[in-house]
Amino acid sequence: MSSAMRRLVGSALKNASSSSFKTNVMPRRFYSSGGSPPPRKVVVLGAAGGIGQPLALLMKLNPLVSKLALYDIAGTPGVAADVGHINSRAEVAGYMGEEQLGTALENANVVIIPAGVPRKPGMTRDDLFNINAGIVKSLCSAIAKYCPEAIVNMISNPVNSTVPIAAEVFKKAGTYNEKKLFGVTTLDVVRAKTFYASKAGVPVEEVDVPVVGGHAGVTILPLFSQATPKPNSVLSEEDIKALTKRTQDGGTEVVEAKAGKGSATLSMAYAGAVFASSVLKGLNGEPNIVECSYVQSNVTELPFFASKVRLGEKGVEEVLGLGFLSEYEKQGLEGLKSELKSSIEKGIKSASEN
Ligand SMILES: NC(=O)C1=CN([C@@H]2O[C@H](COP(=O)(O)OP(=O)(O)OC[C@H]3O[C@@H](n4cnc5c(N)ncnc54)[C@H](O)[C@@H]3O)[C@@H](O)[C@H]2O)C=CC1
Ligand SMILES: O=C([O-])CC(=O)C(=O)O
Repeated sequence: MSSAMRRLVGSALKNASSSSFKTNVMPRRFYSSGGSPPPRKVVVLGAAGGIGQPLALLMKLNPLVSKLALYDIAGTPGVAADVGHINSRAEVAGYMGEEQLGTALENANVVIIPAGVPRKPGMTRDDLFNINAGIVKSLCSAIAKYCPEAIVNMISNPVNSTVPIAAEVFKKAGTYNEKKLFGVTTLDVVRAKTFYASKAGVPVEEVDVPVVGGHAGVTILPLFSQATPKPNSVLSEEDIKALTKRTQDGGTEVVEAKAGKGSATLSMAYAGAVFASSVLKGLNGEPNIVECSYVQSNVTELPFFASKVRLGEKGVEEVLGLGFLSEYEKQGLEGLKSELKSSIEKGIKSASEN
């Protein structure tokens, strides 16, 4: 890849993060170690999958990554050899099968988990629970053993339950740190920005829209009343309802369009790379890095909730509040709580059963 192409992708990632898109990447003088960002190892679990492969590509292009470990139950040597030929900073290694999982995870700073089965048309994310809960449990047990200090970005669905499952596994292992566990909801933000920009007639690269709640159906609550820049002419209530519905159904729109061949992979890889990049910036001490994420939270009475989060050197620096909500959004918030609560409880119960 030419350096021009790398610059293009790098600047797309830089410009795209949800709330921090206006924050420039730190100049090299920011880093005390002679101008280079510190070494950071990123691990992708499920790296040979539909999300894993393009995510591996995007992480290989990220100059904040010095080591990239690609793990899957099969197929990772090929992905690692392929991605590893790109002339960017990260050293790439592929790991395959359970016996190599420990080595893949050792010394990790950030572990990204897109391992598990995707939806087919007619399924809900919760229909993936049984199989993906088992996968997430075993991977999180290995994280607790081999890299208990790492930050974990959970992509595997149903995120509303897999994050509480991960928390329980870490609690049992005595390694739980609520500042280091994130459910990746960035794709909801990416979609909300895209749909809003098109309806409001504003430049998409300037748009900021928080999305709160969770990551399934009505639990996805975009706060268009807080969207910036403001539209040229005020959006009607019907417009806001349609934008909200499209954001909530964004995953299903892709599942149906793929007609049995899986769910969002490319946009998810992009969203996962944007979020991981922000986590790395936070770890490196860059100020004012804010992303929406599903984390342990006191914002509502629910123990896990997605909202804006300030990222820092220890992971979550501050879980930010909801800010102003329109009447419609207040109703949406009340309406999502029972489903989110039961998804959280289902995750906790399942983790405590084994
Ligand atoms: N959080 C979000 O916004 C989104 C989440 N997803 C979820 O991401 C997950 C992955 O989706 P795709 O990549 O499309 O699926 P995929 O089937 O293409 O890839 C999944 C990969 O996980 C691997 N895998 C299975 N068990 C594993 C284990 N024990 N250890 C390591 N790897 C394992 C498989 O071998 C496969 O390569 C699904 O659960 C999907 O619902 C998808 C889109 C958006
Ligand atoms: O809809 C799905 O199953 C995958 C997903 O989470 C998304 O695309 O938001």
